[in-house]
Amino acid sequence: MKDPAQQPSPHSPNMAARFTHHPILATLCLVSCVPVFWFFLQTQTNFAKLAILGIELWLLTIVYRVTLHPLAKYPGPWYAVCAEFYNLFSCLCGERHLHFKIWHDTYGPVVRYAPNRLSFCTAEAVQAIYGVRANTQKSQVYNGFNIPFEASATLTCIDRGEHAFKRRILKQALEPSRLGDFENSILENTRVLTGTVLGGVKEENWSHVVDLSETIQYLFTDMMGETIFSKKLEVQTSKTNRFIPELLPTATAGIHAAGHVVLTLKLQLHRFLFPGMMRGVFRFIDLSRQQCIDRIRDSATIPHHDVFSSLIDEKARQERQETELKSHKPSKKQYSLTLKDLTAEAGILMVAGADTSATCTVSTLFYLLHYPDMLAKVRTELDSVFPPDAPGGIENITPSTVAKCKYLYACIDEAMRLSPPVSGLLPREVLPGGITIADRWVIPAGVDVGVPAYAIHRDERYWSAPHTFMPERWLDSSDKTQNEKPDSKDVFMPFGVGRTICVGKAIAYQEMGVVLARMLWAYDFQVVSKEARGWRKLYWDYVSERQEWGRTQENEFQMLDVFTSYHEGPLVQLRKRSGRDLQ
Ligand code: HEM
Repeated sequence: MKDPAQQPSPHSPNMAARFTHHPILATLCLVSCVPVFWFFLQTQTNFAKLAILGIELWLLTIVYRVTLHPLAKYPGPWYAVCAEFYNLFSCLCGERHLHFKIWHDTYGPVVRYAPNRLSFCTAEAVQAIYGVRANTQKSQVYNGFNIPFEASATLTCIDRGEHAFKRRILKQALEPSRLGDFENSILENTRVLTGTVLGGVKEENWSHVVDLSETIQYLFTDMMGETIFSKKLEVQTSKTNRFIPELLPTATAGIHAAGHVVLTLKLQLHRFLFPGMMRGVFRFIDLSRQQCIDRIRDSATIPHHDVFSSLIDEKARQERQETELKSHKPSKKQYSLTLKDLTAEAGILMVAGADTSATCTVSTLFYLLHYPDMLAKVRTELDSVFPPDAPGGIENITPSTVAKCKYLYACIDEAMRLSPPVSGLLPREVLPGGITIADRWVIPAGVDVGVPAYAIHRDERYWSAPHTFMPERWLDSSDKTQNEKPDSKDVFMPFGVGRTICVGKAIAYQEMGVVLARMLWAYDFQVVSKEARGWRKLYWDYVSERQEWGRTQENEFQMLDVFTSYHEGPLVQLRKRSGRDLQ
């Protein structure tokens, strides 16, 4: 990557100065108007005249973006700078996290990746853009989620006041002191995995082939259903609700992409442009709404400890307050919690909670299976904390006991560094007054900015051996064996940063810890090689044939960036480890 000091400060003080930087393009632009104007006069039909005007306007817009636009001086690929199309393509094709990495390697710490959007890959930018006091708000891109749901959830809420109101409710529901409430759902669903789904795995021989992505995704969908609205979705054992995890990646990628052209959504064009995908999205929204209605109806009989109980309590409190204060004017702005808000919250929480935790769990398993030395260390730790011959066997592994496994948690963090489940860029809109990054980049209001997690997690200015799986870097210095250069952990951002940092972080660590500890303690794994897989191809068998950066490394967990992540495999066979009591 280019040294930031070498990159010219691109903020131009005024329009005239910017104009002089692109005299040839600007002159071409003006000259191009002449023949177009001539054609315009010659053309007879109004339709043709309109088309010519449209084309000219489009050309002028492109030239403006490349020459006079306030971001014209920032480097970036020309095809992405001219129009939003490439950005859309990038969101839909799943390579977006790799694009950011390649662009930052090519252009330096700031890249203009769309006409009005900048990506920064520096530690200063993390704080300036996402920090608690940053003069930014979530970008209009999040409307891609809000428009189909007709309401916003905490994760997608743009207005800062409303976001703070919604976040406060979820924080109460998921705060560390309430984690005990979720223990049962974590343990019960993990028992279904080891007792039923993998029940046939024996000590004597290798099992049938298991796709870890699919298996773990089903498990976390079940866990989230219970955690959010005490609903047993039974995705692990029945096909009825499997469409939920199956349609999430396409739906999320689609609505994320559509968020970059919000006008398409406002004009309801998405229904015609992506009919198949939108059918899936609306099916998912209907399901979320039904879950909410059922949950509200059954609230008297459901024990009061899922995430929805906090939302329902707040809704009831608001309704009470509304009746009491009918004649009074509210002193400050009130935010409501309607059925649409609850539906959006339910739907987005499924994506936010299930998809992300599943990705991280599978990637941790992937890296451990490809780094045998680290796998041996985790096993040694697990066997010392949970001796195989201790009475209770696998049942000794619980959310509170697994917290002792420091090395296991270091592996989880390291997997999230190499393969962050939200690997692209979380866009923020600069508010009036602008922001200044590193005393050097002055960004005006209205521009979308962000830091791409995958790119900064693999930046050699911040990490030693950035592409190597090295859990030791997360341990106290006394435990470090290989890592010498200190890593800059302040750019580690798999859960986001600042005001909008993930509220589910604590429960996510708890769930992932238990699932990984139980699986690694109970089973041996054998990765099914590409050759042995025969007809069964994973998608990265295809992409690796294209020999692109990031797709060729043997030991890299391959993901498609769909805002969250889509992945397949690894395909493995399992065998029960000797002397393990799984009952
Ligand atoms: C390994 C697991 C997880 C990862 C990597 C992760 C990642 C993230 C990231 C990057 C954000 C910031 C999004 C943004 O700013 O646009 C976020 C926000 C959020 N996450 Fe998570 N998440 C995980 C698990 C969970 C779980 C289990 C839940 C719920 C139970 C959850 C609920 C949320 C919510 C509600 C927000 C919005 C916070 C806000 O805007 O104030 N997440 N998460």
